[in-house]
Amino acid sequence: MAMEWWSAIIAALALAKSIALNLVIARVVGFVFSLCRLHVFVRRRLAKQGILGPKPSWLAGNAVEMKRLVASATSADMKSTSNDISARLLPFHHKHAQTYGKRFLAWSVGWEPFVSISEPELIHEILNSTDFEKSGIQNRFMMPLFGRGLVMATGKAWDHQRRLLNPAFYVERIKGFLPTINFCASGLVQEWKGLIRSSSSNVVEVDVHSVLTSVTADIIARTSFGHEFTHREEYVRLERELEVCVLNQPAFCLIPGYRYLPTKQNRKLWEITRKIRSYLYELIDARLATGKDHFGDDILGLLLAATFSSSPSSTKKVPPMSKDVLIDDCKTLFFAGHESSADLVTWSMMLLALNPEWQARARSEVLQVLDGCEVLTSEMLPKLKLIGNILSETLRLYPAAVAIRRKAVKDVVFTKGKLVIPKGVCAEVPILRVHHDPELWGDDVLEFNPDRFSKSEAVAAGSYLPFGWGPRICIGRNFALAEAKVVLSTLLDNFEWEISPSYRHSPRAGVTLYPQHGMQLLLRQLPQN
Ligand code: HEM
Repeated sequence: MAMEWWSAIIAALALAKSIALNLVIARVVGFVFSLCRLHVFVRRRLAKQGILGPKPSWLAGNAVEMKRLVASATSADMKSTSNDISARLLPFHHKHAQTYGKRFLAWSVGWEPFVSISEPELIHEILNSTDFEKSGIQNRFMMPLFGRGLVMATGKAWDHQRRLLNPAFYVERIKGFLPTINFCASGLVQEWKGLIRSSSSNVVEVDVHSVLTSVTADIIARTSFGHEFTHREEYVRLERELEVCVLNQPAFCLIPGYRYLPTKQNRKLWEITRKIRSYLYELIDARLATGKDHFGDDILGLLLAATFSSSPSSTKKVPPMSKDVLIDDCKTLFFAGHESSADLVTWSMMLLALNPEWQARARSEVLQVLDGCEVLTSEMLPKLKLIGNILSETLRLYPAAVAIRRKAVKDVVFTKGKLVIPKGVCAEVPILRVHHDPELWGDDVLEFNPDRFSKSEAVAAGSYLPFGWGPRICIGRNFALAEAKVVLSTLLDNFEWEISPSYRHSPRAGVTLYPQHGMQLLLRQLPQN
């Protein structure tokens, strides 16, 4: 009897094994088949419209070539401090645009085709269209940084979060953040003056990128979570650690389910994420425990009021968001809100160091606007026109996002240019190439010339996109520009600077465009200070 049971169990196991094996084989065959169909279908449909591109491999697409070209282009520093960085940072585009023109087809991986488009009119349409959504492997890669926060959200979830977050970035709100920005900028000035005092000469070398990244992290942490956030320094440290972890993820983290495996790196990622979330939960619970309708004047306070307040307000018309999404949005704002701002001030300091006549002009505007006052007020900011143009020109030459992508949720027919992007294909906007295109900006495209922004007609729609465009334009752009104006002007008011001989010009595109080996400048305190 027992023998019969055993043979029945063994037979059942053998059957289960063969079913499982057949299922796996069927899945693999199905995947290969749909991959082949996708390649043939997409390539044929786009070729009919004159859109061609380099030959992809079925599984890896053009990923191997992209990786190889970037590795080779960035393997050494640039020979001079030139602004000609497009071929270095987007070498794949540089190479293939020469053969295939301003629209070409390529594949991030075998199942993700994208059409790279550098024509302003089409870009304008893509970024304004609701038929394209954020998605794709880049997003999946960045997931641990942003969770389901605004940067990653799509469809109704995005619309809901955007409406709740928008009021935190109204101009009136940003004015309220100025004292915090001034406080952090003054702290930086004191720190650098201290360094100069303790040096034997009146000059010190500082890696301004690393310091500015800490300062902008401090500003966003204070404006988002308030001055009383006792874990601020630890929080900033953890977020930076999380970024390093995410950037070092292996390519196979994109395989569904990989993130749940207890690998060494995944466990580290889980641990950091758990700590970050616990700090935010603690902060939120402490605010909620006050039991009031007013939860503070910082960004978190506003979001809590919109979510939990019992008093009627305009944002009450928007349904509240869950605590988990709220936490993801806090993480998102912190992360999106400091790296690119630090890069902006860093690159503008470099450009002013390389162009001392512009530095002198900028300083003279700051002194004139300050007119003896110690700090900038909200009324002074619009008067800093040249500083505004310097920041715009910096963002043109060194945009934080070198390229952005959207995926077509259905076949998208363009009114201009007679183009149809098939459903599931991404449209990619190589912002850096558009910003460096002489056909759009003239022969002096690579020169630092802030005056090009003094004429209002200088910028044609779709040719200047440092903050993206359309409904998903950067929510923090006014905040970032106010912050950069204050920090840069405060530094101009106190120091003059030049490039240090130890600086190595090596721009690199990670999550943002940053100087790979830091930005070493020689700082000198101005005589009147
Ligand atoms: C110089 C500074 C900044 C630059 C150059 C910049 C650039 C950008 C760009 C290009 C996008 C669009 C991405 C896309 O379309 O795929 C974006 C989106 C976003 N940015 Fe910024 N950003 C800056 C500062 C900030 C700040 C200070 C914050 C917050 C405090 C912020 C929060 C966001 C968020 C939440 C989004 C997603 C918006 C959405 O999808 O609705 N950014 N940013």
